[in-house]
Amino acid sequence: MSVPVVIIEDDEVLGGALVQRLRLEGFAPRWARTLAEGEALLARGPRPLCVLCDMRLPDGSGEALLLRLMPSLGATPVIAMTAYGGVEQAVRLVRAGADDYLTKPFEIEAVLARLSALSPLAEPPAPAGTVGWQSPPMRALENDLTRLAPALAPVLLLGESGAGKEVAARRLHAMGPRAEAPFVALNCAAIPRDLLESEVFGHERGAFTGAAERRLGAAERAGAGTLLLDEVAELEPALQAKLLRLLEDRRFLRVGGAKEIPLEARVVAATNADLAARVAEARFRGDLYYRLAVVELHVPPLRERAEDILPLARALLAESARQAGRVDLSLTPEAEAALEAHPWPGNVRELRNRIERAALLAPAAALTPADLFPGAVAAPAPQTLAEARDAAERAHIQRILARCGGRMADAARLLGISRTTLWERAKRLGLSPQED
Ligand SMILES: Nc1ncnc2c1ncn2[C@@H]1O[C@H](COP(=O)(O)OP(=O)(O)OP(=O)(O)O)[C@@H](O)[C@H]1O
Repeated sequence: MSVPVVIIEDDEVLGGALVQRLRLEGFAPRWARTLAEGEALLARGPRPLCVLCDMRLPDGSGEALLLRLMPSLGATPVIAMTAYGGVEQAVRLVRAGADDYLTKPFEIEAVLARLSALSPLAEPPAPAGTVGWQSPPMRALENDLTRLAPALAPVLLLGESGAGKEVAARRLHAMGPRAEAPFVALNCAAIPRDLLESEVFGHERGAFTGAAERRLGAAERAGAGTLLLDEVAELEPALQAKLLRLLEDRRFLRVGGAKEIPLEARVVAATNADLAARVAEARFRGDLYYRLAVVELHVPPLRERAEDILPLARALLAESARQAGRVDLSLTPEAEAALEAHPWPGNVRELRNRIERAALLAPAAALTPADLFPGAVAAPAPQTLAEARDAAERAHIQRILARCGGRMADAARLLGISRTTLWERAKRLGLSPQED
């Protein structure tokens, strides 16, 4: 399956070369030449594996775009492409939330190395526990899920992006009789249209060009478990019709197949769109909506569940601290107040993102508001170029080490240096590298 990557770059030569090469490597590059185009691409979805963003574009600065989009980009990594000598800008960008940067001119191999380093970083599966579900609306949701867990009826989960719809679906799964069976989540917006049918239903060998082997789809892989159809509002009409048939008959055919296969899984759908309004506008089939929405549950946005913010923040910090190898991290009272005051447009995903970044980049163990909301405070005290370069290097090495679970040999390979050089560099920068 091709993974989408968004490129925001006005240079025709570099943009064209990136598109060509990424396509060859099996990605699905989507190219915007201006900030406005980039913003529109990202708003339309599907959510990309990564955003590659030039910093100087005809209609403004990529840095401003990143700062604006970061909350809604959630865990989607961003790689900034900066002009030669832009180290200070790179430091600012990493502080502001970019995951990495490339200084032009760079080799396309460097992009590919970054992409392969980023892939395992894809958002971890949502937990099925209920940390941060103490607020009244979340306790009500937990009650509803408990009552519904034994049933087979579809459930439609509504709520803003990042609010925890997948977490709720996993909770429903974990509490019911199908807990031991698979939980399979399919993001309907992230899969290219022409592949979606085979992703859901599977395909037989030779069903279409490229179908070299039989492949089971999500409906079959879910077995007697749960099939979560995320971002279900994005399904195109033809697939809406097929999904309706699946729910009505509880049987399906693999693409190119002749044998009917029974659907054993429970179907749960999730969307951040107003599905009823889409039905009214004739953009979503009414009959499918009523099938999916036998039970409709709302996952409230984080700003409506203020009691949950700190318990979530502490749990996410403990997890990020472990991953970053900085187990002494804590939140200052000012940081806690800032977390409680923030409106959280990107919901729990934004919280996770801010905490993960702070855990990697914060200079001291007690996190301050500036560590969590770098864009919101005055620019950091001026640094010399050498200090700026060291800070960027330190942050980058920490990130890569965290990604590699602290394994020096793997990190050195991704960084393109020898293990010894990495060891020495990490020591010089005040990190405490562990022997593999
Ligand atoms: N209670 C929680 N405890 C820990 N992490 C959580 C919790 N709720 C949400 N998250 C994290 O927040 C992120 C977003 O959650 P989730 O994917 O469930 O949201 P969503 O509403 O399905 O988002 P989208 O509509 O964008 O798919 C995930 O990284 C998830 O792990």
